[in-house]
Amino acid sequence: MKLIDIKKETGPEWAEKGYQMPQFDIEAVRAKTHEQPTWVHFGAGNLFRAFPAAILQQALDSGEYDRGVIVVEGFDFEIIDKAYRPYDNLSLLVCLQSDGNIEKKVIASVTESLKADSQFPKDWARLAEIFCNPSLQMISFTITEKGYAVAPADLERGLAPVLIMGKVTLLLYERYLAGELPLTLQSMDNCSHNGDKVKDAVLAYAEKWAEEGLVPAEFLEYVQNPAKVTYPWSMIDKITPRPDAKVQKMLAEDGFEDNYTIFTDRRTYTAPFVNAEETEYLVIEDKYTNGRPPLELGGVLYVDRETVDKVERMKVCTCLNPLHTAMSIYGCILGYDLISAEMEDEDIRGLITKLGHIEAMPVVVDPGVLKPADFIDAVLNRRLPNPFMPDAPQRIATDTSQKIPIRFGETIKAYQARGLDMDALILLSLVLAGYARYLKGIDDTGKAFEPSPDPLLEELRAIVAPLEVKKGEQDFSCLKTLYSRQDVFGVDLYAAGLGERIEGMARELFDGPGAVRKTLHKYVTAR
Ligand SMILES: NC(=O)c1ccc[n+]([C@@H]2O[C@H](COP(=O)([O-])OP(=O)(O)OC[C@H]3O[C@@H](n4cnc5c(N)ncnc54)[C@H](O)[C@@H]3O)[C@@H](O)[C@H]2O)c1
Ligand SMILES: O=P(O)(O)OC[C@@H](O)[C@@H](O)[C@H](O)[C@H](O)CO
Repeated sequence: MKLIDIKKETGPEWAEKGYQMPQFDIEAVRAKTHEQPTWVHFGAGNLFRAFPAAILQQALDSGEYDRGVIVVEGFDFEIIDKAYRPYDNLSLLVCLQSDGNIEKKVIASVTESLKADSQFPKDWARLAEIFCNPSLQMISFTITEKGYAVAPADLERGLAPVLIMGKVTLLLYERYLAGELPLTLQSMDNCSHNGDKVKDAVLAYAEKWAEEGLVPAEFLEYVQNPAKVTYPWSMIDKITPRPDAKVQKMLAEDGFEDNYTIFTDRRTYTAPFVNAEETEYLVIEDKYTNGRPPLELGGVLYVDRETVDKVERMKVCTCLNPLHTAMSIYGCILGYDLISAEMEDEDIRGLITKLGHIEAMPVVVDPGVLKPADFIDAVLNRRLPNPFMPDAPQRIATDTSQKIPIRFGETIKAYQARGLDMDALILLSLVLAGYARYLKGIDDTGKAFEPSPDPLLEELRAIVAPLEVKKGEQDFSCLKTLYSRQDVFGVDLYAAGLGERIEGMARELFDGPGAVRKTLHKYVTAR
C-alpha cells in the first residue's frame, strides 16, 4: 500500500484497514487549481498537513468546492524533496483519538509543492505566475513565530531577500505590478495578533524598498490599503506532534509502505504521514479582499477581530499553551519524553492545573464562541492525558524564549492592569524560575540533556553558565541579567515585583540533584 496507488484503482485492503479515501476527482481539482489557484500556503510542516490541508479536504469531499491548495516552502527545502514530491503531494493523516480510536485519512487537497527561492528558478517563476493570477484569494502561513522576523541584513539585500517575509513581499510586488490585484495574507501561527506580525514584516520590506527607490511609493500604499491587502488574525488549535515511531510501526503493520520519518538538516521532523489529535479549532477574522475558500465547510469559525483576540488569548495566554510550556520545562528537567506520562505525575499535573485554574483563569476574557472553563477542562482531562498521542515536552520546548512573553507575560500584564495581587503568581514564578534551571541543561539526577533548539539558546545559556547544580553557597547574581530581559519575559519582572521571588525559587532549584522535584512538590502542594 503506497500513497500514489490511490490515484489508480486501489485494492480492498485500504478500506479493510480503515483508510479513508478522498471523495473527489483528484486530477480535476489539480487541473482547475493549476489554472485558477485560490490558496497558497507557506510552511510545509506537520500542522499544515494535519489541519489546514485536512479542512480543505472536507470542503472538497462535500462536493461544494473544487480548488486545492498549493504549498510553498521557503526555509527547509528538504521537506518538499523528501516528504511531498516523492508522494505526488499526497499524505496520510493519522488521528489519534483519546478513546483509542485511530482514524486514517489520505489527504489529497495539496495540488502542487514549490520551493520559494532564487536557487529554484522554475519554482519561483511558477510562484510569480500564481501571484499574478486574479483568481488568487489568500496566502496563509504556519512558519513558526521566528519565521516572521525581519533582519536588518535582509532589508539591505534589496529585491533579493533570503528570509521568507521578504520573499512574500517580493511576490506581492509581482501582484501589484499585475494590476494591484487584491489578496489576503492569513497567518495561522500561534503568535499573538498573528496578522499584525505578517503586516509589520511586509511593511518593513515595502518601506525600505520604497525608500531606496527599488519600488514605487504606490506599492507601499497598496500593501497598506485595506481594500486591497488584508492581514486578518486567527487562532489555531490542534496538537500535532512530530511523526512518531509507534505510529510508523502501526502503519508498517498495516502494510502501508510510506511510513518513513525524516529528520532534515534544518532540524524539521517530517514524514509522508502526520499524527495529530482529533480536537481542532480554527477561528479566523473574516476580512478578505478577494473572496476566500469556503473553509467553514471544514469547520472553520469566521468571526470578527475582537472575538479572535479573545479566543486566542484564552488559548495561547491561559488555557493551553502556558500549561504546555510549564510542563515542558519541568518535563525536560525531570526526564520525561511523553506529555501523557507527565499527566500521571501528581506534581506536574498539579502545577499546570493550579497554574491554569487559580492563577491564569482570573484574567481570562470569555470569548463567547468557546467557553474557557470547558476548554481548559478538556485540555487537562482529555487532551493532554491522551495516552495515544505521542507528544513530547522536547517539541513544545522548542523556541521557548519566543513564547514566554505571550504565554506568561500577558498574564502578568493583565494582573498589573487590573491592580491584582502579584503575590498570587506563585506557580507562574516557579515556571519562570524553572526556565533558568532548564537552560542549564542538567536534569534533576545531575545528568546533562540537550535543550531544544531556540534562536536565543546560546545567548541565554551563556548567562546561566556560571551556575552549578550543587548544594551550598554560590553567586546567583547572573540571574539578574536573565530575569531583566524584557524581550524574553515580555515585562520587566523586577518592576512587576516578581524578579526577587523568581530568583529565590531558582536558587532552590539549583540546590543539588533532586532539588527540582523537591521544590516543585513544595510549591505545588502549598498552593
Ligand atoms: N504542531 C502543533 O501542535 C501546532 C498547533 C497549533 C499551531 N501551531 C503553529 O504552527 C507552527 C508550525 O508547527 P508545525 O507542527 O507545522 O512545525 P514543523 O516543525 O512541522 O514545521 C515548521 C514549518 O515552519 C518553517 N520554518 C521554521 N523556521 C522558519 C523560518 N525561520 N522561516 C521560515 N519558515 C520557517 C519550516 O520550514 C516548516 O515549514 C508552530 O510554530 C505554531 O505556530 C502548531
Ligand atoms: O507550536 P509551538 O511551537 O508554537 O508551540 C508548541 C505547542 O504548545 C503547540 O504546538 C500546541 O501543540 C498547539 O498550540 C496546540 O494547538
